[in-house]
Amino acid sequence: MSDLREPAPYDALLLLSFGGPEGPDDVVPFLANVTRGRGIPEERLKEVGKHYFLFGGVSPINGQNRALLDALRKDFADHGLDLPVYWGNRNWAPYLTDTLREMARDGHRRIAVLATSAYASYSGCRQYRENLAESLAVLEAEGLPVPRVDKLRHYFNHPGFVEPMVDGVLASLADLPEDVRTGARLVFTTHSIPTSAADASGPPEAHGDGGAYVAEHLDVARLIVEAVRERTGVAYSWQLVYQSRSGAPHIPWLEPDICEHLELLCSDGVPAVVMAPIGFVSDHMEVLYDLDTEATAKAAELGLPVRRSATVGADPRFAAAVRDLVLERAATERGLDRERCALGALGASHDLCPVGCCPARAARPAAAGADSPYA
Ligand SMILES: CC1=C(CCC(=O)O)c2cc3nc(cc4[nH]c(cc5[nH]c(cc1n2)c(C)c5CCC(=O)O)c(CCC(=O)O)c4C)C(CCC(=O)O)=C3C
Ligand SMILES: [Fe+2]
Repeated sequence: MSDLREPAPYDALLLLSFGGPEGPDDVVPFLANVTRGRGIPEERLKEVGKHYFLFGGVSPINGQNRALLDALRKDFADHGLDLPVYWGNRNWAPYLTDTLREMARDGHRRIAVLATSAYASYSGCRQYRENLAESLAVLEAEGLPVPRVDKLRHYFNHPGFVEPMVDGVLASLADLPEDVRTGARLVFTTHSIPTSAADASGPPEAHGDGGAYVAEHLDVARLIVEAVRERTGVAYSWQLVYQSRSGAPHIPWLEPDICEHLELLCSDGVPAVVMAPIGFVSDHMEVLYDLDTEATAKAAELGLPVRRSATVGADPRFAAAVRDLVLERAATERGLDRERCALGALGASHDLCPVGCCPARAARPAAAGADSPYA
């Protein structure tokens, strides 16, 4: 009898994240890691470095991942799920390769991977799969056993991801002065990416303009707006806008930018705005700088009341969602039929990225997909 609470075949969970600097001396080497081989203009790097120096050279992301690790371990222990949890990053210590080496040495052979990005896109999905392939190649070259890694599906529409954000938007609305509250605009934000990357995101030919990346964000925005309507009785007007654009100015990226959009809303007479950063799993530097610093200053200049709603972070409902995703995938791998929790119009995302999903500009090996060179 196969128990749906069993993690088998998985023997460990890996939290896979971006990484960030932990002090002023880390900032430049961190940015060099992030932009290795990608031709980000030096001007942009200097500017991004300044954002980190404003906060003492410390990105909030590592602390948030430590809090998420604690929340996951607590949730697993409270629910009798015996599955060790490890953490590795793309761009800073603890580095992914070091973590996978440690996991292999600890005897783990079948690893479930949770990336701290909820949506499809090259940066949020395939690039993590490329990082996994690079690290597995190092283990192979060192003569270590190469574990099998399975990346858990995109969780943008999992209730444990959406519901904490609904609460966040409700709290921000409640925090606005009463006279502007019901007229407020809900402005959902996510990381801008090149329009070419957005259009190609997700399985080939599955979506129109903007690809899976935009479609998934729109689905989450609609879910939040609908939940807010149920709870407040107000059908708020809303938009999806973008932030944190980089890259050369002549290359089109997703628009409008949040700051330009605030100007437009102000000139349209919108009395207040809630900015909801649904593209981010926790309060990354993009949230602290681009929204809480830059966009908030822009709103103050315009005399427009704004609030920024909470990201999911280490919310216990998100930790429970991760447990659900692990057990769902474990059951699937054991050949069992199991409910796949998902809200909205798009349904649960695929387990295994098909060939050509979220393509890179230059093809590189990627693990945990149909085109993986590893089992
Ligand atoms: C879609 C997306 C996510 C969300 C999905 C996910 O979470 O993975 C994300 C997350 C993050 N991006 C981050 C930081 C940076 N991203 C950069 C550059 C870029 N991001 C891009 C996209 C995304 N990025 C793109 C298309 C570029 C340009 C090309 C490239 O370089 O790929 C650069 C270089 C300088 C610059 O151009 O701004 C930095 C420093 C941090 C850490 C923040 C912290 O420290 O708290 C996090 C969580
Ligand atoms: Fe980024």
